[in-house]
Amino acid sequence: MERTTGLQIGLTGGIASGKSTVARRLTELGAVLIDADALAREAVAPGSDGLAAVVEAFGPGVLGPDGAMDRAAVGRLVFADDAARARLNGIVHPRVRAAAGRLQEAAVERMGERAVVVQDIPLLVETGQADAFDVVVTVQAPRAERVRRMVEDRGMLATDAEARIGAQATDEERAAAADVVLENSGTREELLARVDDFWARWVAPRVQAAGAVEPAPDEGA
Ligand SMILES: CC(C)(COP(=O)(O)OP(=O)(O)OC[C@H]1O[C@@H](n2cnc3c(N)ncnc32)[C@H](O)[C@@H]1O)[C@@H](O)C(=O)NCCC(=O)NCCS
Ligand SMILES: Nc1ncnc2c1ncn2[C@@H]1O[C@H](COP(=O)(O)OP(=O)(O)OP(=O)(O)O)[C@@H](O)[C@H]1O
Repeated sequence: MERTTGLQIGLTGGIASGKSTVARRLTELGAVLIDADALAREAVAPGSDGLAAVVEAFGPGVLGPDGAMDRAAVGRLVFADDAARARLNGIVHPRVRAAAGRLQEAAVERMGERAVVVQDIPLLVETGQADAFDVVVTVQAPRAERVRRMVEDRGMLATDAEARIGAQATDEERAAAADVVLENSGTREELLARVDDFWARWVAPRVQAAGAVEPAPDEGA
């Protein structure tokens, strides 16, 4: 029998484009969410071998007084230095992928062929993972608006916001690798309506088809 995988959706987009907003709506519609940013934090949690590897690579200066990774300090370091960023990615990304794989399998074990699993991965395209998904969705918002959100809502310096954007693929590169582009240049409500439309066109038919092939409870009795 062919291995059950459910429907695997890869969700990406540049920093502050609206990915989490899309992801939240998809969970309201019934998807299970795997959040790569959250897994990246777990990968370097206090006491983890990931954090030990970061300290070995960058020295104890990347630890805060509480023994946790000083994320602001590491951010300043890696977004100003491509080689340092590649080293950090080399430590964190394999751990994130392994954890995401385990969560994906657990969701499918729980829910079977009808599982709809969304992986929110900011660097999905940069890390060449598009082929691992049944559907790849990218969210796009104007660059100036994304910088404004990072500066006004998150207190970042404009230069730091630009550095993060510069460390990522362009909208064009993401769109080329994606099956679906969700435009987020209008209101939040407009974005949510686009998510609902995506679900109706791409997801609901697959979920219904998966349900239809399941044997009825009394079949074979
Ligand atoms: C550099 C770190 C310490 C900065 O932490 P901070 O709390 O300031 O940011 P946070 O983790 O919340 O990330 C916010 C956003 O920054 C962008 N970003 C983070 N890391 C990277 C990276 N290596 N390359 C490009 N963009 C990145 C993503 O859009 C992400 O959504 C942290 O982002 C990190 O450990 N990055 C390496 C792992 C990684 O690639 N994570 C992102 C996808 S798994
Ligand atoms: N259409 C919109 N209008 C106004 N605000 C929006 C819109 N879309 C998203 N936002 C806001 O912009 C910010 C970034 O959105 P969100 O957190 O969904 O993006 P993200 O791509 O997940 O960000 P990150 O890459 O940093 O995790 C949030 O504060 C969100 O509420």
